Amino acid sequence: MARVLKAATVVVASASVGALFPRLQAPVPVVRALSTLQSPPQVARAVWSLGRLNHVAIAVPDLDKARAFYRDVLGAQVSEAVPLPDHGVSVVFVNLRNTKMELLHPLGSNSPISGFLQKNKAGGMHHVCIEVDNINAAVADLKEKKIRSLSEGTQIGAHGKPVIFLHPKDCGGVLVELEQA
Ligand SMILES: C[C@@H](C(=O)O)C(=O)SCCNC(=O)CCNC(=O)[C@H](O)C(C)(C)COP(=O)(O)OP(=O)(O)OC[C@H]1O[C@@H](n2cnc3c(N)ncnc32)[C@H](O)[C@@H]1OP(=O)(O)O
Repeated sequence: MARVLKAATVVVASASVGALFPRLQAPVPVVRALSTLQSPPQVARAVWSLGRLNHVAIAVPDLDKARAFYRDVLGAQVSEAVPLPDHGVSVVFVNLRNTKMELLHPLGSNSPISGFLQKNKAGGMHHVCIEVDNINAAVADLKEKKIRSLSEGTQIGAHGKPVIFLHPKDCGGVLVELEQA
């Protein structure tokens, strides 16, 4: 009888410990899974990473008309048109709460967006610009991954910071601009 009581006490005691410290009851595979999650990553750490969406750019056939649409119809805050001869475009910035839009129109005879507007006469989404924390590391890394850049190195973009464009054929059909945050 004394032996039966002692065994019952051990069972009750271990059940209470389990209730107080449920992790002590975790089966071995779960403990192993947790320790795997906590171990250091096996792949090399990236030396750069994507940040926020900086802007979405729209190529437009008529800059004044597009500016008036965003300002007067949609009620957005818009800039004056800014000529950027180094990029072959004139730009109107449309400020949104969480990002910007850029309305692009060709400037000069050799604009990089002329071909796009010839194919898309009504205009359309031209590129997305995503910030990166280390653009030089991004350029080197993407070159190694065989993603084509559209210039030898970075250029100074519309916001006075280094930028680089990646070929749309290597980015799922979307022209991607990376900008140093
Ligand atoms: C101020 C600055 C800033 O924000 O900081 C800016 O925005 S400057 C914004 C303007 N600057 C840039 O865009 C610089 C980078 N862009 C470029 O170098 C050029 O625009 C290219 C992307 C290479 C396209 O040049 P272009 O149209 O003359 O060449 P292409 O007709 O041979 O085009 C090659 C293929 O890419 C496609 N393609 C052309 N432009 C595209 C676009 N924006 N989005 C997606 N696909 C595009 C064409 O349809 C074609 O496909 P198929 O072969 O299937 O027909």
